Amino acid sequence: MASHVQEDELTMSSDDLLQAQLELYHHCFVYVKSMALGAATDLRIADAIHLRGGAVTLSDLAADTGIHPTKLSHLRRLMRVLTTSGIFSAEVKASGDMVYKLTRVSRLLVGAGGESSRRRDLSPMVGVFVNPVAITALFSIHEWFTDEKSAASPSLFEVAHGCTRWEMIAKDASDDRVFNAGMAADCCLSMEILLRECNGVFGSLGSSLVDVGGAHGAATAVVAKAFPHVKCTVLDLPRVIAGAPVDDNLTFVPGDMFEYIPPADTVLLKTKIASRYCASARKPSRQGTPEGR
Ligand SMILES: C[S@@+](CC[C@H](N)C(=O)[O-])C[C@H]1O[C@@H](n2cnc3c(N)ncnc32)[C@H](O)[C@@H]1O
Repeated sequence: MASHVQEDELTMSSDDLLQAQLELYHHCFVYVKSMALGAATDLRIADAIHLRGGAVTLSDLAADTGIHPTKLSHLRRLMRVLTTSGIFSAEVKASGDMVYKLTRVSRLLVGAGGESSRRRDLSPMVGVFVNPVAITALFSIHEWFTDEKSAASPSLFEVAHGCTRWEMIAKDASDDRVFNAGMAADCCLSMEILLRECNGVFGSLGSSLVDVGGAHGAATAVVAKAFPHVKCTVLDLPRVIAGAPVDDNLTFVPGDMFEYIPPADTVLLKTKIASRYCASARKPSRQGTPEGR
């Protein structure tokens, strides 16, 4: 078997070898795309394009995003990565100037302007995904698979950081802010689609709903607005509830879902059934929730 592999390698043409090398390096540099996306989000490039009526030249973009004039050629390179990735599009005008425009992806990064674009702004979620804390955990994949000490660790995150994602958030106020803002942004968009496409499901909510692990209540607020007759409650850890905004339509309950779930006709569990929970989930010791939904 080994000798066959060696023979195959020897018979590869120079073109094949160079192509293979190129592909390998492409794979190595895939992260540049997400880093460029993170930079575009931090620089609010989508807002700059939107506020200029949907098309912007490189120099206008530099001016609007506060980029130093000496970095103009680097901004051009950043935009090249982002346009080849489909985040933005580029067009050459009759004057010869290049203008950059939004695509359907970058429309989800617009936070400036009216209420509807703000509701669909997923920039905070980019901050959750393209985040040193999340990315550094991936450097521990090998250790997680092979290291004896990691055998008992349910998550890669714990191997990398020595604590769970939630413990990390609890320790670090700025990580907490980034995470909750991301969750709220994701909720606004996904709940809009859910209400539009699955209205029938929401029609049978009953008269009360509890959003278990509902963070600051972004998803629940959408339900409460669409179905004002439903009494909506958000359960989350005390530390999270302490930072929740005041909302007259919602009742916030601090607590641990493994201990107690407030009674309600419907239980909403959104974005939290990770393997860790499945492994450790147990019946709440005080279950207030009636059977059903
Ligand atoms: C991935 S976030 C999802 C937030 C929200 N449901 C959403 O879809 O955007 C998971 C939430 O579960 C909460 N959580 C984690 N452990 C919990 C527990 N034991 N009891 C209640 N909430 C918990 C976290 O604080 C966090 O707000």
